[in-house]
Amino acid sequence: MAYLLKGVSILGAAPVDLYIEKGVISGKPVDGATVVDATGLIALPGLVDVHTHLREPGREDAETVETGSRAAALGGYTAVCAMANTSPVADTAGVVEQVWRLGREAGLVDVQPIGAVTVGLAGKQMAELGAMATSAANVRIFSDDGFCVADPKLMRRALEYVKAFDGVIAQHAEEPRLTEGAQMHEGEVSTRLGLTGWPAVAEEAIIARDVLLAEHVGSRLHVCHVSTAGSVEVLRQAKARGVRVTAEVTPHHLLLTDELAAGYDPVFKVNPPLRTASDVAALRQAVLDGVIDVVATDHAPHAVQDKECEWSYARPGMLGLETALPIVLSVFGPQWDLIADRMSIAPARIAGLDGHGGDLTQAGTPANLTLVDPAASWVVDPAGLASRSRNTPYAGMTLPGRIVATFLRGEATVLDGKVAK
Ligand SMILES: NC(=O)N[C@@H](CC(=O)O)C(=O)O
Ligand SMILES: [Zn+2]
Ligand SMILES: [Zn+2]
Repeated sequence: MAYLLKGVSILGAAPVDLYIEKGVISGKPVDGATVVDATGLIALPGLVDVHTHLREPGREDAETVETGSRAAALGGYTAVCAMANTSPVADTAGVVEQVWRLGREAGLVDVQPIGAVTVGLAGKQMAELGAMATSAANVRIFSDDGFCVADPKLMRRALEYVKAFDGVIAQHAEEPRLTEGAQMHEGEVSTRLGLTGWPAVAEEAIIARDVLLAEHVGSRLHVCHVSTAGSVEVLRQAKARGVRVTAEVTPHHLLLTDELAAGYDPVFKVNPPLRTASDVAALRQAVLDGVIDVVATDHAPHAVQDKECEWSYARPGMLGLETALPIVLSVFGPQWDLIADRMSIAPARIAGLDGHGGDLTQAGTPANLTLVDPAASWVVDPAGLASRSRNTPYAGMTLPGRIVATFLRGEATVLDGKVAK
């Protein structure tokens, strides 16, 4: 199907008529194109999430590739990288190909599987990284996310191994010996609440070690969900030295603080934990500076019984796909070039997803894009989300920015704010 996005503003520029045909941006008008009134709408390259938990296989009660894909498309995403902490773990060619195939069948976003670094995420033995890389899933990012690759020798070997095919190790930076029993950020609030703390240094120590390892080996390191001001400083120095390191921050770490734990509502329990207001300020500045390359959701759906229980028993993690862009918009305002870079262009580059994060002003660019109404606001209703889970920390909040439409290779996956297929 051909489309005419009438009066659309590409990244905030003057309105134009944008034609889409045969999966790409057309350089000229197309007869018979379906007209989408895009007056007042901003076109962004389709968002790319380098950190999504889709829970399939194994926890289809919390999310499936299909429901997660719907949430992603509604959030403006055209590609998501699916984390490996499924059950069974995505540590073989068979499992990553299964996830990849389920993504193709759902057909709403490109689902790019991430492979585990170690067998069963156990941190003992390297998984078959090569077999996953050469599989149909074409895995380039490897991560034990949920767990840290804590053994420095194993981390070194993994970094060396992926160098051959320009892969990247995405590290969940958490020194496990420093976070035993941890429930929230270690600081004033944890002391007041009597909850065991997760100190900032548990993250910073691993990032410092890993940038040195990546430098030594000359490989690519990606740091997941950076959450502290100290981590930003370690990354800033490493980047200044030319270390091949990239980093992500989540929308929730850009907005929320550890004070929210005071109500003991486990919807605010997450790894790494919500930190302090000064950490939030440093993370925002790092996104502006480019020390942090991308905003990634760490979309972590959890079933009701795993979240609506006592704080200490609740699983960590929160939903992100359907609220990421509105949160980023509320934090940074309409800085569309910044938003496009941190949420589409840079993540597509890190994940090696050609065809995503393209230049919408160029004829021939694959038509992976999303249309946002920056003037519309909406109230987050957990029951109204497409995710199978309900654990959003933004329930009841009024957020700016509505995703009106999303296109994947020229086909509408979302129209009028609803899934189009
Ligand atoms: N972020 C979380 O708190 N939880 C994630 C795992 C992770 O990202 O470490 C999950 O899989 O639920
Ligand atoms: Zn993690
Ligand atoms: Zn995660």
